[in-house]
Amino acid sequence: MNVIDPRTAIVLISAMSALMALVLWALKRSYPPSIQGLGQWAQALLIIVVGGILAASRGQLPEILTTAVPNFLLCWGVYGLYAGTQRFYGVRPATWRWLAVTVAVTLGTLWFALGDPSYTARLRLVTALLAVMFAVHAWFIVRQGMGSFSRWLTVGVIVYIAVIQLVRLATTFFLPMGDTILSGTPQHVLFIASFSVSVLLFSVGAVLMAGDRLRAELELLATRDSLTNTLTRRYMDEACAIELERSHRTGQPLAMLMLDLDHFKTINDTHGHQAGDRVLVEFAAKVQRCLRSKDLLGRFGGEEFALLLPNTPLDAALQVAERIRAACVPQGNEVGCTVSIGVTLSLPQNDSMDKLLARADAALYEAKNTGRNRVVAG
Ligand SMILES: Nc1nc2c(ncn2[C@@H]2O[C@H](COP(=O)(O)OP(=O)(O)OP(=O)(O)O)[C@@H](O)[C@H]2O)c(=O)[nH]1
Repeated sequence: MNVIDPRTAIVLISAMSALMALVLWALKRSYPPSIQGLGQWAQALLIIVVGGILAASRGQLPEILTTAVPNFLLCWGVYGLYAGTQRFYGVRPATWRWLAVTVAVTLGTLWFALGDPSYTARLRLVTALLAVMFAVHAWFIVRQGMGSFSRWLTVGVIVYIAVIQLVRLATTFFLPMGDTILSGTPQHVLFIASFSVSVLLFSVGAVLMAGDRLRAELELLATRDSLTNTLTRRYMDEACAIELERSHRTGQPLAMLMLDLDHFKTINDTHGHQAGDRVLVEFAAKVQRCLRSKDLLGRFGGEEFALLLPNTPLDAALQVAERIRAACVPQGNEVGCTVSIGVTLSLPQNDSMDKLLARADAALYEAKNTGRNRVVAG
């Protein structure tokens, strides 16, 4: 007895895929354009939907529309899911190569539909291609790096459906296949059920992956200055509070440096705002090259930066400041400006971020007033 009528099951999967396509499409419209792939995933699901509906219409439409065409659409839709994932990771899909393979397999199914009719041969061709596509897709995501639940879920689902294809392919050699997917044999029912669960879980995985990406982008926006890629003032405030607390607890010194480019306004006035931006980017890169990985560089205003050096005594902080100052002196015809730096150290007790900043600012003010391009401790 069949517990699932295959035709009904295919219509149900199609309806579910269409709904998931709608969800992905809605996300595409509401998420920033930097999150790619959502539109391709939605399109791919819709292609699978059309293929499913045509396959379920066997007997009511011309033979070719219910065999070769749905086979093509199913394979092309499954490829589209992979292309969407590639776009999501910023990789350009090799569409023409896969189109050629899919067309070749479709022509094969056409031959085994009209020339030398064999449902088993058609099934072998399509399942082999689908298994390869799913395997390549899963391997592609693994290569991008795992590390989040959404990726594990997505890869798990794709591997599962790839294995189902292989099982289905293997069964063609020792189980009766019937003469159509609608024949209701157990392996067809298993395939239809597995495919429907996989479409649902893949879509959930894709939605979660896009959500993870959005969260990462928002986090980056909140913590990184978009021009110089240094930390934001807000992040530095929080980091400074944590480092001060650690310094008071462990007794290890915390150094704070305030850095301000000298006569930066003249760069803008002489060479234009874009040249000024490039100077800021280059300055941040030069400073980063003088730092350890645990040091924190943040942009506090236009051409004013703050630097936190955990576990650093005054003489070492002055050496770092001097190294930065020397690295920033423009060479030859280089468009750039020197930097003035105020350095201060956390006090063993009762220090606060405001007091630390005030001392570093006062030292910077002195550096500016005594001729610029210098380091002053305060
Ligand atoms: N290109 C560029 N300019 C900026 C940016 N943010 C602020 N500025 C400019 O930086 C300049 C800062 O000028 P001032 O505060 O007079 O400082 P300065 O010319 O460096 O002079 P001193 O600090 O006294 O040596 C202003 O002209 C701002 O418009 C930015 O993101 N890009």
